[in-house]
Parts: sequence; structure tokens; C-alpha cells
Amino acid sequence: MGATISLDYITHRFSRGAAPTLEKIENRIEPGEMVALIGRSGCGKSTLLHMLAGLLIPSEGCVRVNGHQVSRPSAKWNMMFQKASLYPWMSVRENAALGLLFSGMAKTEAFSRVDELLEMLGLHDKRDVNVQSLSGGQQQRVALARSLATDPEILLLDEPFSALDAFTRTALQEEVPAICRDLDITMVIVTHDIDEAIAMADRVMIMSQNPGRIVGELDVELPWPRRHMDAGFQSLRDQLMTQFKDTDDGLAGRKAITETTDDDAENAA
Ligand SMILES: Nc1ncnc2c1ncn2[C@@H]1O[C@H](COP(=O)(O)OP(=O)(O)OP(=O)(O)O)[C@@H](O)[C@H]1O
Repeated sequence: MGATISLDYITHRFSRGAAPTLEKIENRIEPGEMVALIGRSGCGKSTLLHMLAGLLIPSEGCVRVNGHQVSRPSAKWNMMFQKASLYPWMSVRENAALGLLFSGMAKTEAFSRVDELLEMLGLHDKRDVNVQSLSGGQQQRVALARSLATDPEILLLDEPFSALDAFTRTALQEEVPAICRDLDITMVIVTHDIDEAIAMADRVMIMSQNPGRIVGELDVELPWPRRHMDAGFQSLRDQLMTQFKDTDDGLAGRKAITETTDDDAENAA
């Protein structure tokens, strides 16, 4: 069952007295919802995702999962990164089963559970090979199998496909939301890529920079699987681009006003 995530008025400074990296972020993600977080490089997307994963605690406010404050990582929410962090001396099956083995599950039971996932992800015939012999896309599928094996309520993805070739990326952009829908997992993906956000999410959140805030949202009400060439897809892409540009224009406008005000103050002095 997917979990509810609440972002309760989150502000974060990396050091005392520094300008906030994130400011007053409030939102609610419903069980089984799939959300994409987009924004310019350095706006704080990964910082926010790390907070959802319990890897970083906000200076103010908190993240709640099903009403409980997140204070540490948990097997109930798994994170996937751009590069699959696999143990190169282990087989596909051993890597995929790691989370289950760490939780104390017997090897035969763990292997039987991951075999189902490897089948689903098209890796069944590779289960005994060393992960080093796999392509980047196949390795990312092993990491996905490992993330799913512990039956998570939440899947957090930090630009997981950006290092992959276009064909593999497109396939995974279709497969991962399908799996999340099947298994009723709440998903949050951080991406730079507007098309990826539309291809994978029910809702796209736009973040501003300095400080990072959620300044826009767009519901993606397109049928699955999403086709990039469809008129509805292209129209949403245009809407997101416009919102993005408005955000930048808004920031540029605010900056100009601040600079003018500062100059006026200096002149007046
Ligand atoms: N541990 C840290 N200590 C100090 N500053 C940090 C730390 N981690 C991140 N930052 C700063 O916080 C800001 C947001 O970083 P973050 O990685 O969250 O951005 P992002 O939107 O994910 O960027 P990208 O899209 O390039 O990955 C950046 O200015 C970054 O330099």
C-alpha cells in the first residue's frame, strides 16, 4: 500500500546563518501518487529528496510519512540514484536480494522473491551472472529489483535514467510507473527533463531557486503509456515550459526590484 507523504513547512540551511537552500515547502503526496520534481540545477531537488528518504533532517519543519515524522532511513522507502550502486563481485540475484538478506530473510526465500522481480524486469536469464557483465540499463534494472524487493511503500528516484541511452531510458520511463501502479507504490522522481516528468508522473511540481520553493504544479491527466508525440503530451510540455519561464521571469523581476531598492537605499544614504 502506497504511503502519504506530507512536507510540513520545510526550510533548510546547510549552515547556521547561511541563506536557506529550501524555504517554506508545504505539500502533500497521496498514497500511490507519482510526482515529478523539476527545477534548475542547484535549486534543491536532491536536498528535498534526501529529506524524504530520511537521509537529511530539515532545519525547520519536517517530512511525515503516514503521519509519522521521518527521522532516519527505512526499508519502507527506497531510493535509486543516477548510478546503480551494486556490489561488483556479486551476481544479479545476490545484489537484488541484499535488502532482504540484511533484514534477516533466509537466502532461499529471498532468492525466490527476487526471482519474480527479475522475471518482471526481463533479467531472469541473467540472474546468476556477475553484475559487472551487464549494461548500464541492465544494472539499473537490478538496482530497481533490489529497491522493490523489500516491498516499499515509497520509491524515490534521483535522476535514475540520465546516464542511460535513449531507448533504455524510454523503456524504463514506461516500466517504472507501470510497476508502481501495479504494486501501489507512491513515487517521487527528481529530474531535469520535462519530458521524463510528463512521461512518468501524475503531477509535476516546479521548484524555484535561491531559495528552493515549490512555485508551480501541473496535473498530468494523460492515459498510460504516455506517448511523447501525442498532442496532449506536447500541450503539457508547452504549459510546463511556460510555467518554468514565468518562474524565471518572476525571479528576475524580484531580483531587479531588490537591486533597485538596495540602490535607492544606498543613494538615499
Ligand atoms: N552537504 C551540503 N553542504 C552545503 N551545501 C550543499 C550540500 N548539499 C547541497 N548543497 C547546496 O544546496 C543547493 C541545492 O543542491 P541540490 O543538490 O539539492 O540541487 P539539485 O536541484 O538537486 O541540483 P542538480 O539538479 O544539479 O542535481 C546547491 O547550491 C548545493 O551546492
